[in-house]
Amino acid sequence: MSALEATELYRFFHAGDDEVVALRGIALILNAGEFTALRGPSGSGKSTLLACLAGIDEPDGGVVSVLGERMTRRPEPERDRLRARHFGMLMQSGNLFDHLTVRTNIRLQMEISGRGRPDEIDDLVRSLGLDGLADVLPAYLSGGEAARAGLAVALAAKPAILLCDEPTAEVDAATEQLVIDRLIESCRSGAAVLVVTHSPALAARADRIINIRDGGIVHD
Ligand SMILES: Nc1ncnc2c1ncn2[C@@H]1O[C@H](COP(=O)(O)OP(=O)(O)OP(=O)(O)O)[C@@H](O)[C@H]1O
Repeated sequence: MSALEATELYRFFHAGDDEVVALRGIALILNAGEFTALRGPSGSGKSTLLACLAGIDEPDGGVVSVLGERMTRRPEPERDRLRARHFGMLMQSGNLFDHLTVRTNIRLQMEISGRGRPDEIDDLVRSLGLDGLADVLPAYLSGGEAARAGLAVALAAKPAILLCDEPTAEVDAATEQLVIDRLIESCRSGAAVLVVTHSPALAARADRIINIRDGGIVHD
């Protein structure tokens, strides 16, 4: 079953007279239960694609539909509501509120989405190798720990669609396997998972690998 469908996505950015075509006609279907790795060189459009799929950014052309509902070209509050209901997101930054502990960040996500229970937080945090860090503020976390805490927030509401930008950057090999196992567990529970990654270990365990270059898919 398709969880997300994108048709012919285009996104242009302008800097003075220069135009950057960040996405040039990307069509994509993400299926429930499928673990997809998204690869591409720096500047190829990976983060822009994630932002457009999640309705954080609006594509200049094309349509994104989420579980049969159109996300594109709807007022921002409606897109926010769709995202809160269906998506878990790990972006490159800005995943945690700095003035809230990891536990409170996770609990807030549960409250916003109306799913997940506070008594699940300790297990979730442990499953990502963050034992003993539930009650600290983000400032006390290393880069890799902060990314995993952000992933805990993304996973908290058991989203139908999970989009992650480099979830295993800055971690050792053992922790990387822990994160990959947790992503696969989410897939096996029915989530459609799309992960931007440069990690061969992660790509090796994906059901599907999509390569993009210059804003277009070169291999799927
Ligand atoms: N807000 C913006 N304004 C202008 N140009 C932008 C903006 N966001 C992205 N771009 C440009 O769009 C292109 C795609 O950028 P994007 O960040 O999506 O690539 P990426 O593959 O995620 O790169 P990286 O791996 O380095 O994060 C790049 O040329 C980038 O400079």
